[in-house]
Amino acid sequence: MENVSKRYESPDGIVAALEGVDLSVGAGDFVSMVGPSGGGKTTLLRLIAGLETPSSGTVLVDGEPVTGTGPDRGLVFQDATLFPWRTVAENVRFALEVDDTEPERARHRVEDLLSMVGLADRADSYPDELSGGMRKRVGIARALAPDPDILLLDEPFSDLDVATRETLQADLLEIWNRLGKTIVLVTHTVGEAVRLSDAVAIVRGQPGRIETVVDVDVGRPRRRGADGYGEYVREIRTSIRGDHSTDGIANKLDHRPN
Ligand SMILES: Nc1ncnc2c1ncn2[C@@H]1O[C@H](COP(=O)(O)OP(=O)(O)OP(=O)(O)O)[C@@H](O)[C@H]1O
Repeated sequence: MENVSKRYESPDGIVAALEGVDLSVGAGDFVSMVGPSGGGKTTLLRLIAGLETPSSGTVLVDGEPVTGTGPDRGLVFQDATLFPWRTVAENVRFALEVDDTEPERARHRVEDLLSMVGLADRADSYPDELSGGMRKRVGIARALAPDPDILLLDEPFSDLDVATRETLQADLLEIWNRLGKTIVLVTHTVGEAVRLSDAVAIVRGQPGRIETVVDVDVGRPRRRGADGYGEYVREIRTSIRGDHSTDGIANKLDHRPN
């Protein structure tokens, strides 16, 4: 993203959601965005997805300006809205129907995706027969169906219990390792960002800016007690609050200018 600003027109006037955002995400990287509510994280994701156009500045994917949505970018929203009248397999297949994939290939692809997210035996279930965590898995499988290079996730695990959330986090890492996708995740949970990402972007202010990008230098797999893990979580929380400590990791933060 090069010097991207976004203003929305609303009945109450113009809302400046983002201002002067520069962000670079390397191919295959896992980057999270954290920050206070209303700071513009979802807007950032929607701009990359091509669901919104910047008011100024440029969003580039693989060097090409984004002009709309595309199969190179898969999106998972918080409420992974599935079609209730379609089975699990049919929900995943939907993403391929748009693409006009040949039926036999589509069937195999759906089977592969469902086994990857651990739902091979639920292909014929309907969404309301699934748990919340299972529905999220279907949402992820559906987003992966067109084999996008980039997976964009907007608080995908926020309404799940801790155990399910941790399982899905581990599964997402597994998918990332296996498929080598670039992942951009919006989350309210700093621990989740530190557990999963190569880098954590702190988005805050009104209008929102990327204040800091913290490279997470903790070996994988990461556990809560791992060296440095807790320090990153604490320092990022402090940064989100806007309290710029000069202690600890704050000194090591990678201050990339806007
Ligand atoms: N379609 C829209 N029309 C008008 N204003 C909008 C629209 N979408 C977002 N905004 C405003 O833009 C700002 C940023 O919103 P955004 O949803 O991107 O923030 P966020 O960081 O994702 O928030 P949260 O963490 O609460 O999801 C907010 O002030 C919001 O009210």
